[in-house]
Amino acid sequence: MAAGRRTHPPAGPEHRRTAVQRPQGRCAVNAAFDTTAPSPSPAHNAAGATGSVVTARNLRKVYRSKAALNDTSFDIPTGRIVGLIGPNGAGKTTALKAMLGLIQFDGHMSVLGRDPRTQRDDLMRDVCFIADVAVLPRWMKVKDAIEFVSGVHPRFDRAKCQSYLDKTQLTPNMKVREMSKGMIVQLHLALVMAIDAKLLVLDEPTLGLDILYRKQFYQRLLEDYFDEEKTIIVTTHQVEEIEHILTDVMFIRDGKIVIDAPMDDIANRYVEVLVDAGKQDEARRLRPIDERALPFGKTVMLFDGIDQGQLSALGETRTPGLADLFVATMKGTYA
Ligand SMILES: Nc1ncnc2c1ncn2[C@@H]1O[C@H](COP(=O)(O)OP(=O)(O)OP(=O)(O)O)[C@@H](O)[C@H]1O
Repeated sequence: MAAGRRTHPPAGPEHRRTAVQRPQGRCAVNAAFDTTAPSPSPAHNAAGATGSVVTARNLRKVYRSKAALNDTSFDIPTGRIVGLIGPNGAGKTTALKAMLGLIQFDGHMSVLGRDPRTQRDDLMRDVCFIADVAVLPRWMKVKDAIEFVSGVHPRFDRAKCQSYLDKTQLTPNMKVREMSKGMIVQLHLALVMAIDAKLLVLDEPTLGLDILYRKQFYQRLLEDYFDEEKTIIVTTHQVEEIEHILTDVMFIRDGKIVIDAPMDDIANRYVEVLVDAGKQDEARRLRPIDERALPFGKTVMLFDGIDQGQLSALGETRTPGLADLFVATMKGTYA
């Protein structure tokens, strides 16, 4: 990474703070929330089970001998945009499938007050899900798809869907078989984002889309879709593209949540230092969680929970991007 790249990052702390201003408020407790959930352990997200859209305790899912979810616990409060981020095979999709009642698993799970294993049909009235693979019949025209969703979903807003489609090259008579891969995803996203759901679950929603549309998608998600009563859970490998819209981040590794924190806490807790030449040994004594060399004898070190004043004496400090934090946290994953 170039030395100066993060000095004025596109998704740096200032930008991030501006971007997350809207979602800061939290909803009042929904009467439907599950009051039987076990109380959260102190290690969990500060919001606890009260006001949580999702409460997960000791989730375990084993595929043959592989634990895709390994005693995983977390809370997702209302009115947040949560990034569930992890390397390939970490358990992201499995966690989402558990929330959506698409798989059986052990442990406690409450989503909008329902157990997804036994109350899936009821739950799906308030949840919208975009899978990583958009499957639409090849013969279907754009207008047929709109007609179909309008007929089956009472919370579908046709005008909103059209406004999303107006930003694409899709026309009413275009058939799915005539569309590029990215255009199919665009259609799928327009249909799903026009449904007024309390919880939107996005599993790699922009896979196959070009960067222009990806940026536009996340911006529209924030500006047009999101409000304080909605909650969005998103997985993606393109961390840099979503970090500015996230209010919270969860890193998952080997089926366990290893970081679960609001973005502001991340900015306060983790500090990257461009360590001055000659101060490396002093810096290493503060036990950085990651270190990488740069040209001209400089070194970047990443610290967790060390006093800012102490770090400033070692060199220029900055908030790490989520991607750098991710790489540092996940080191050794593929070893
Ligand atoms: N149906 C299945 N049968 C067997 N193993 C599975 C199945 N689904 C997932 N797994 C395994 O569970 C683990 C977690 O998979 P999961 O799809 O949840 O990961 P992920 O974090 O979503 O990965 P990616 O980023 O690659 O999509 C992996 O080791 C995977 O091989």
